[in-house]
Amino acid sequence: MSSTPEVEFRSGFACFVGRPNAGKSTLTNALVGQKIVITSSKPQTTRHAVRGIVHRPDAQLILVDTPGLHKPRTLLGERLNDVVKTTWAEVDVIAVCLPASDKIGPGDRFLVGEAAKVAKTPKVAVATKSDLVTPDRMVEHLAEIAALGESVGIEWASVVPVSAVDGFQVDIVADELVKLLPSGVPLYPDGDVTDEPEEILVGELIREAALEGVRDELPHSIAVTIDEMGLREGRPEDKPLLDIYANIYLERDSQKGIVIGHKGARLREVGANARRQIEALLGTPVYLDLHVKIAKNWQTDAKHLRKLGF
Ligand SMILES: Nc1nc2c(ncn2[C@@H]2O[C@H](COP(=O)(O)OP(=O)(O)OP(=O)(O)O)[C@@H](O)[C@H]2O)c(=O)[nH]1
Repeated sequence: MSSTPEVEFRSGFACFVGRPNAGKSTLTNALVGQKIVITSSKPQTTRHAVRGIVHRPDAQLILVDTPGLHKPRTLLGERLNDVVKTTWAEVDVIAVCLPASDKIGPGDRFLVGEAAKVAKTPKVAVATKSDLVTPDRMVEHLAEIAALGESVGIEWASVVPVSAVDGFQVDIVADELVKLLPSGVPLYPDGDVTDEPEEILVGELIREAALEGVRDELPHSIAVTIDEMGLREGRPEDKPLLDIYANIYLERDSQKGIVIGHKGARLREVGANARRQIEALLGTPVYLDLHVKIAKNWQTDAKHLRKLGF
């Protein structure tokens, strides 16, 4: 018999966990090869469990991007933590992201301790942002990761240094995760990169644009809703235009000025940036209508949270 042995196809779910800013969203995008999750230098940017889908000849790897787990201080914080825990219990492998550029701290220890409680799920440690450190620092970081695992009773299935920014070892991360998936058939059609509805992605791109350049507590106060989204009627087929009506919600009147800017200059810039990103994502020219509204203290108000989709 000279036939080559069939490679077993694997499919399943993995999630990245890590403290805010650990590089989870950037790594998700790098693995999927397309921007599907917004990233920013503000901690706690990610609020939805977005799935990215990695298609390979031997596997389909579905990535679930979760918010950073942290000690909750608001109702929003509690909801976010619930999302994280539910996700952990459902996936085939948990990948813990620990940025090499930072010392392992109490935040990481808390998180890894929580992950250890999901005992049955295999865990991979990913040493993110390798481009920011020297090889010596990376060696030290890897030793810290090993010690961290031991201290909470996690046996890492593997430990992989990666840089999502320059692409270093991104495919190795995929290999290590794929190894831990069950054998199975593809779960999504070829070519799909996410199952997140377009409206959610569009809302996230607007939120990302609005986050650009704002500081302090304001980032956490920004939420975006899409009121209406649809192709404008009566346009020639080769010149479609997608109308999008969206609201940016803030918690306080005093925040309005920051987001809108002098004579609306900043809001126009936010709109222009978001529109460019949306057009790149959807491949259609976009008319974007943006309004800024106040939902008083929405992070701690159950009714507002529901309305804003949490
Ligand atoms: N130099 C470098 N920077 C990175 C890398 N990965 C992520 N970053 C930066 O780190 C910041 C946070 O990255 P994110 O991917 O948004 O982090 P996250 O873990 O998803 O953050 P949350 O959404 O807050 O949980 C951004 O400014 C990224 O550009 C990397 O490999 N190298």
